This record gives sequence, C-alpha cells and structure tokens, in this order.
Amino acid sequence: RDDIDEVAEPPGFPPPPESGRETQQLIDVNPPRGTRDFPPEDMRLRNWLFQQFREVSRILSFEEVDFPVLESEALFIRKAGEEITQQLYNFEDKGGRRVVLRPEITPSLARLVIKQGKSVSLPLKWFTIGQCWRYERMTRGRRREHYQWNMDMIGVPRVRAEAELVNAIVLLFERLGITSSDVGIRVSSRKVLQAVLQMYAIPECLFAEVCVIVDKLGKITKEEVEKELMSAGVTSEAVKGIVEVLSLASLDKLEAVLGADVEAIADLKKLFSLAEHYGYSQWITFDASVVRGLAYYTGIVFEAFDREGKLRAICGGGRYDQLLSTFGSDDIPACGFGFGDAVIVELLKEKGLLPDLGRQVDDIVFPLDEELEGQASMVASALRRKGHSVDLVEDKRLKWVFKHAERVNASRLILVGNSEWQRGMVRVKVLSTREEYETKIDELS
Ligand SMILES: OCc1cccc(Br)n1
Repeated sequence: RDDIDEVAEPPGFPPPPESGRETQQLIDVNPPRGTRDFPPEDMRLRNWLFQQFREVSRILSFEEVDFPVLESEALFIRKAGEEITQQLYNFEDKGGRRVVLRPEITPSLARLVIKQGKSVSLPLKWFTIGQCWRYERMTRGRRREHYQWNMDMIGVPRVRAEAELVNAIVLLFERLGITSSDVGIRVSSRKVLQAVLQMYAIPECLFAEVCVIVDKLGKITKEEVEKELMSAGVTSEAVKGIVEVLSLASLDKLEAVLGADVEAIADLKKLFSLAEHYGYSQWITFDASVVRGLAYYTGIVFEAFDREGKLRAICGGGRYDQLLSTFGSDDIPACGFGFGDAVIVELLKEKGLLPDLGRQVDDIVFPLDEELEGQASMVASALRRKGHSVDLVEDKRLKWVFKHAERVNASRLILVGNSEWQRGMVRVKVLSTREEYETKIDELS
C-alpha cells in the first residue's frame, strides 16, 4: 500500500533494543559444514600454491581451461559403486533439471573436448584449478569441498602422456622443496587387473566395479575386499588370483605370472625407461596394488604418497581411454591427474616447508594534519597510477602508523605535512634503510 509512510530503518545491525524491535539472533558466522573460508593469510597461501600449479602447467606448455562448478548430474551417473558418485552434491534446480556441484573435473573436461569436436586439433594439453564438492556424511568430519589442480592430455595414445604428467607432478614437488625422500609416486596399470580377470574368465563388464573394490585395499580389511569382490560376482579362485598378483613387488615377478606379452608390462617398462631420460626415476616405484578409485581408468594409474605414511594420497591420476566414447564420442585416448589443495598443505606443514607469506605494501601515505587529507589522496592516487600498492592511512597517531608500516612490510612511508606541502614537497622515509628525505611531489616515483 502506498499510503503508509515506510518507517525509516534505524541504522546499524542488529537494531538497538531501545528501538522496540526484537534483538535479531546473531547469524551463524561459520561457513556451511565441510566448507572453508579463506581469510587473507590463508588466501595468500592458497594463491601461492595455485601459482606453483600454474607455473608448472606453463612450463609443461599446457593451456588453461575452466568449467562451471555446476554440472548436469548425468555426467556423473556411473554404476561402479565409486564413493565419489555415492556422495554427489546433487539437487533439482528451479527448472526441474538434475544438477550437481561437480565432484571432479575430468568429465567436464571430456564434455568440452567433445563439444569442441573438430574445431580443436589433438593432442590437447589442458589444465584447470577448480573447486570440487562431495556430500560426505559429516560423521567423518571431512571436508565437503576442495580445490583440485587437473592436468589432462587428450589424444595421446602412448605412454609418453603419462610420463609428461609425472614430470609435472615431480616438478611441482621440487618447486615446493619436497624431495623423493619425502614423497614417492606409486605406478601400476589397470591392464594388470584386466589380464587377471581374463585369466579367470571374469566378464569384462565387472572390470570397473572390481577396480573400485580393489582400490579399497588398505582402507578396509582384505577380508572385506574379498567379500565385496565375491558379491560382485568374482569367483573365489579369481579373488585369490587378484590378491596374489596385486601383492607382487616387482615388474619382473609380474611378468613371470602374466607373461611378457601383456600390454601392462610393456607400458610400465616404457614408462620406467622414459623416467630414466626425464631424470625422475628416484620418484617412481612399481606397486601392483595401485588401481585408483575412479571407474573410468583403463591403463596406467599413479598416485603420490608421503613415505612416512601419515597422509592420504597427495594426488593421483591415470589413463582413461574409454571415457569420451562412453559420452558418445569417438574413441579418444586421454590421461590426466587431480591434485588436491589440502593434503599437500598438510605435507608442507609436516616438513616445515610452508612459505612465509606476509603482506607487502609499497607505500604508506599519511597526512600529518587532518586538513591535508585531500593532498594525501592526491599523492596516493599519483603513486597508484604508477602501479604502486599504496595504503592511505588517516585518523591515526604517527606511532600507530610506524607500527602499521612494519606489520604490512611497507617499503616507504610518505608523510604529507603542512610546511613541506607549502614548498611543494613531501617527506619520504625508506623503512629498510631508515633513509629520510624530502622530494618534490611531482618527482615522487
Ligand atoms: O577427492 C575426493 C573429493 C571430491 C570432492 C570434494 C572433496 Br573434499 N574430495
């Protein structure tokens, strides 16, 4: 109704009790469960880490891409019982569409490759850093979101692609000061498991589900894994064969069991040979038990682990040659990895490798008298046009300004005072050398 004057909202929040309005319950200042805020100090660390991701991607000559965090649920409906698809952050939007907050990046990347179709020439080397979500029952108190650096090579059928991706991971660790004594990269191939299933005539259609179950080794007991394999339709003798092969400690022993003509052996030997040429052999180790938990891997798989065994996998990836064809595209070979932003920070803390990332400001500009705030703004604006980061400070005592300059690691303190201004000057204090001088305002650089 427009005949009633709106009572002007009293300023401020929550309204003071005397306003006669009920005191509003303070909102919950925490972010949603399982999610994180990034206040400045945490954001500096995150930006530093992402900068390392970007730098390694540049060095490997990968191109950056990006996708919506919101995706069609259809992209992630898979029947292999993966944890990631059982924890979808999924819902129906106001248009009745089934959508998800993406739990991983690879399916989006595959979708874009198909969408780009003939307009892109293979191979593609794409990377992105994006937030991923899962709706984890908070019983385990784990996060529901993390940021993942993904690097993917599309259209490279040979093991060179895996060797390039491992090169990126090793370069990243080296940039962070992590050595091969701190971290190793376990490598195997799902073609090992495929060969074992064929030996026992286990139907190919069970392959993805078997891999997902076998990936639980080390997380649940061996007996539980065997039980899940049996209920998935794997015969008890095949289960024994799987457990035996996965415990083999060397490629030679694997070759003795599977025979030299198995593709897995040739692929892995090629990767270890390339590793010698890249100079990162000391980082990688064959481990037949590595299968990774995503249904769509088809070949070599790898994961980085801390040798003290205190943390979960730091990153992981592998070859997924069938994923694009499951989306209706031609067969396009692909491989990639995901590298989360959380475990790596835990590792850096463990190793005392967190960088000291304090704030940094070039100039603090401070008017010594209140009526000089306009002049101080002129000085700040001129310096900012030159690209200086300037903190314009007012209504403070000079003692506070000096302490503040130290806190923000300012390079210079520019004091705007009456007597200097009358002479067209300002006073400059160089905080590192304590040098102090006057300079013409228009010569300030
Ligand atoms: O690595 C699995 C995963 C996926 C989405 C969110 C989080 Br936290 N973790």
